[in-house]
Amino acid sequence: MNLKQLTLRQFRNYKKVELAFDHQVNVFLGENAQGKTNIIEAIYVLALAKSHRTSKDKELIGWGDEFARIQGKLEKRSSNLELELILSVKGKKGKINGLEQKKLSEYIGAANVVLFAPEDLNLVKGSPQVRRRFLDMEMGQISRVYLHHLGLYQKVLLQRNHLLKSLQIGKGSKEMLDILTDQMIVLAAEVTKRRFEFIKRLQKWAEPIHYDISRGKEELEIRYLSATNVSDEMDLSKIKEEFYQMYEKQKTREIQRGVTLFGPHRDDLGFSINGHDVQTYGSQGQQRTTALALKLAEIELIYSEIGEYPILLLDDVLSELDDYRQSHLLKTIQDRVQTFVTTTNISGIDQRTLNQAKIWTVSEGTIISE
Ligand SMILES: Nc1ncnc2c1ncn2[C@@H]1O[C@H](COP(=O)(O)OP(=O)(O)OP(=O)(O)O)[C@@H](O)[C@H]1O
Repeated sequence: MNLKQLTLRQFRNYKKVELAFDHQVNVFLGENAQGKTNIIEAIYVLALAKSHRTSKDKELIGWGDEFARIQGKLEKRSSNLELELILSVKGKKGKINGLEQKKLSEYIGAANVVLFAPEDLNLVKGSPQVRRRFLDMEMGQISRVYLHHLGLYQKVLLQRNHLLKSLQIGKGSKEMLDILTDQMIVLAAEVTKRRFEFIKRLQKWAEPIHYDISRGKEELEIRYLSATNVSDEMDLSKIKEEFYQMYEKQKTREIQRGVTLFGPHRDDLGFSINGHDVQTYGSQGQQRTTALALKLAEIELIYSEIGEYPILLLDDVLSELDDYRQSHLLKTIQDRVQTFVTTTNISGIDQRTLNQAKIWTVSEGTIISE
C-alpha cells in the first residue's frame, strides 16, 4: 500500500499543504517544533481516524479554525483509493472514494499504518493503558468486528459504571445492573476471545523476529493477562460463563467501589524473554528489541491478513536504535514497505536507508523537498 498524495487543510500548524510522494522512503528533516510529527500524525489520523498523541480531536484543528481536513490518495492492490477525513468541533466524518461512511468503524482499516514512536519504546515497561491502546489500535485496523464489539463494550461499561456509582450511594436499580452485566459479558467475551487470538498470531511473527535481532539468544513470549480466570484455550461460551460467575461473586465489591473492577478494560499484556519477565527483569536493550520485534511483527501480520504491506511511520525513533537494530528494520522495509521518517538529524539514519529516500525539509509549517 502506498500513499501517493497527502493534502492537509488547517491541520495543526499546516494551513494548506499538498505533498506528492514518489519514493519508497520519505524523510522529514527539521528542527524541533516545526511540524515533522504533525505530518506523521496526519497520515496516522487519515488511516485510523484517531491521533496517537491526543484523544482530543480539537487539538488537531489549526488554532482559530473551525475544521481540519486530511485527504490522501493511495494505491492499494494496484487500484486507487481516496480517503478524506474531516474533523470539526461537532465530530468527524470519513469518506472513502468520495462516499461518506455512516460509521467511522466502516472507514477505519481502508488504509493500514504501523507507527513506531519513542513512546513505543515504553510499550513494555509503561502503564497497562499503553499496551491496551496498542492492542486496540492494531486490532482495530484489521478487524471491523473487533472495533464494533469494543465500541459497544465501552458504551455499556460507561453506563454500568454510572449505575455502580449510583448504587454506591443507595440509588439506582440492581435489576438494571444485572441487565447491563449480561450485556457487558457478551461483549467482554467477544473482545477477550479476539485479543487471545490476535496475541497468538502476533507471537508467531514476533518470536522469530526477536530471536533474529537478539542474534539467536532470546526467545520472546507474549501473554494476554486477564485478572479473571479466562484462558486462550476456552471457547466463547466458556469465557462468558467465567465472566458471569466472576461478576456475580464481585457484585457487592463493585457496588462498594462504584466501578467495574474486571474486564478487557483492565487487562494487560506480559512479555518474557527466555522465561523471565521483561517488565521486571528486562534491560533497556531487551525492551527496545521487544518493542521493535512487536512493530516488525505487526507489519508481517497485517501483510498476512490483508495481503498488502502497511505504511510505516517512524517518528523520531531511528536515532534511538543502534546500527544492528536499524539494519533489521531496513531489511523488513526494503522495497516493500513505504516508510515515512522524521528526524532532527540525518546522521542518525543508516546510509542505505537514505539512498532510497527523498528528503523533505520542514520549517515552521512549510515543507520543501530537497
Ligand atoms: N492545533 C494547532 N494549531 C496550530 N499549531 C499547532 C497546533 N498544534 C501544534 N501546533 C504547532 O506545531 C508545532 C509542533 O509540531 P510537531 O509536533 O510536528 O513538531 P516536530 O517538528 O515533530 O518537533 P520535535 O522534533 O520536537 O518532535 C509547534 O510549533 C506547535 O505550536
